[in-house]
Amino acid sequence: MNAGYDGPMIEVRDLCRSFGDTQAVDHVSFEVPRGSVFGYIGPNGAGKTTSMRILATLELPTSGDALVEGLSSVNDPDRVRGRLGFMPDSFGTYGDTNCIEYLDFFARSYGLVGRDRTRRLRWVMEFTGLRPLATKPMRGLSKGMRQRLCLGRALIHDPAVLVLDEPAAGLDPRARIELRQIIRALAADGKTILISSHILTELAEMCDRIGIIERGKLLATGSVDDIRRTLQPTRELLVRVASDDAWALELLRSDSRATNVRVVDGAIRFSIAGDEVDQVAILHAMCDARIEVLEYTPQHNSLEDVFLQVTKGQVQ
Ligand SMILES: Nc1ncnc2c1ncn2[C@@H]1O[C@H](COP(=O)(O)OP(=O)(O)OP(=O)(O)O)[C@@H](O)[C@H]1O
Repeated sequence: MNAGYDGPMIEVRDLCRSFGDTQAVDHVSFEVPRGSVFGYIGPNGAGKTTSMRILATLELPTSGDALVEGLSSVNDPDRVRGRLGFMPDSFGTYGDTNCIEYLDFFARSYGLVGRDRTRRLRWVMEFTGLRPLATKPMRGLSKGMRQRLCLGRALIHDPAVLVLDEPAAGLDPRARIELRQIIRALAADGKTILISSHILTELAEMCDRIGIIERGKLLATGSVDDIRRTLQPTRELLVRVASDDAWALELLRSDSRATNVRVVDGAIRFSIAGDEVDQVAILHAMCDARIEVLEYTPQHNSLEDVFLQVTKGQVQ
């Protein structure tokens, strides 16, 4: 712990990195508070890996900085490494090495000795569910188990911050759910987590906030709901009534709060610019008029729609 530090655990400050003419990371800034999960979402080539590698001290920025617990990954890389665990999107396997040997190697590299090392190894094997596979050679591991081993490696020195580059890629649905549970358990334990994916739906449920990046630029940050609200300033509502909907249609069309009143697939749809108070007031008005309302539901953009609205599908 960085004594007395109470700022964000991850701070990316006006970060830029170019490779020749390619601006891989273009003035990106965001913060991640302690104990929270930030999802970094973007298509191929968006700049996720490059920014994560800079945070993990494996790459230098062209300008700007990336800080872990207030320490600069550019000026203070050794102290940053002690506080950060990095899970790359691909990692080398050492065919005959077994899981416990692999983790023990990294534990020693981080300077863990004696009982501390044994205790830590035991905890990581238990937490990642790798204990039954302790002596299995790495070449025999399934994709899901390899991902767990790689996460175990990132956790071995008990870092406060985890940077996970596409950990869910290639996992089956069960392994994805288990990964989500692992990530939430780590956050509940106070770890701060930056996790990337191409797919918003994959991360939405496990992240407190997300950032959408494309062509090196951060296009939107906030909770999924915040971003959805920004993109969809009017509310869309769906109404189903038990009897003839002519009366409901007439009532809604005469209500100045409701616009774009129409029938779609047998249900009435309309928009309101106001908030929940207007939404409730319109429902009251229908009930007062003795309209038998069977269903009254706000319609949200799907997460795919949100992602498509923010990004433009450009690659570099
Ligand atoms: N070492 C490098 N040399 C040249 N160009 C690079 C290098 N590393 C990354 N790039 C380029 O920088 C851009 C961003 O790449 P990056 O790997 O950070 O994106 P990403 O969002 O992680 O993509 P993916 O999801 O495909 O892994 C791409 O155009 C990539 O080709």
